[in-house]
Amino acid sequence: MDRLLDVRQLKTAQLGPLDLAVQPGELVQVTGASGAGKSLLLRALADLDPSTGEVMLNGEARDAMLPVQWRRRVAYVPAETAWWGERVDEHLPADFSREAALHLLEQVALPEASLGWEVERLSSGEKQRLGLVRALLNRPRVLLLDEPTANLDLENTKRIERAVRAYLAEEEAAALWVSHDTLQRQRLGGRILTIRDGQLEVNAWT
Ligand SMILES: Nc1ncnc2c1ncn2[C@@H]1O[C@H](COP(=O)(O)OP(=O)(O)OP(=O)(O)O)[C@@H](O)[C@H]1O
Repeated sequence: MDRLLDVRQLKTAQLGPLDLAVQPGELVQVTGASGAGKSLLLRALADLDPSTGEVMLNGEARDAMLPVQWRRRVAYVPAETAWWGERVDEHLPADFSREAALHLLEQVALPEASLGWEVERLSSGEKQRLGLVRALLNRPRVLLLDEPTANLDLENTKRIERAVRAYLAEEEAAALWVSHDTLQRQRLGGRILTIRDGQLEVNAWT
């Protein structure tokens, strides 16, 4: 069985140790009560918080890569994306393909002109949709999505679900997706990880 992401004995002060394997193209849901450790798991996988254990991407060890290289491949997308420059396009990867950007913008129902919008004017839902576009333009192998539709209406939520599914299929990438929404969980289906008190309690197919 192919493993895109292979995690053994991942441990931080509040999390684990836990083991996990994710296949290419797979969308794995992450659930658990508030404070269970879902964000901590995604942050540890993205190497945003220090952790011990072995994390491999396509057989390459995290420890053999610079954190910046790892984070481009294993990308954490928080619900509240951070923006620092003035215009949206200042936040996109330097070598981004305009064609790819337009394709993604269309999928999340934003106009081409949004690339030139001032960050200050963005609504929380626009930030969330543009945050996903920004992340996908880096072509990550693993997407770590922390409530990626928390600020969105149902129509736009479904657009994001379709855009992520299309990306995973096209790129044979994988996603871990944190959601509190029961209906969304039914729509997404697949494997569900349940975190409780920093431990992996359930790792099962729906
Ligand atoms: N840097 C830190 N130091 C100590 N404790 C922390 C730190 N960051 C988070 N925690 C605690 O670890 C626990 C898990 O936090 P985490 O953000 O992963 O929860 P979560 O499952 O994502 O919750 P929610 O669904 O509310 O977003 C919480 O009790 C939180 O207060």
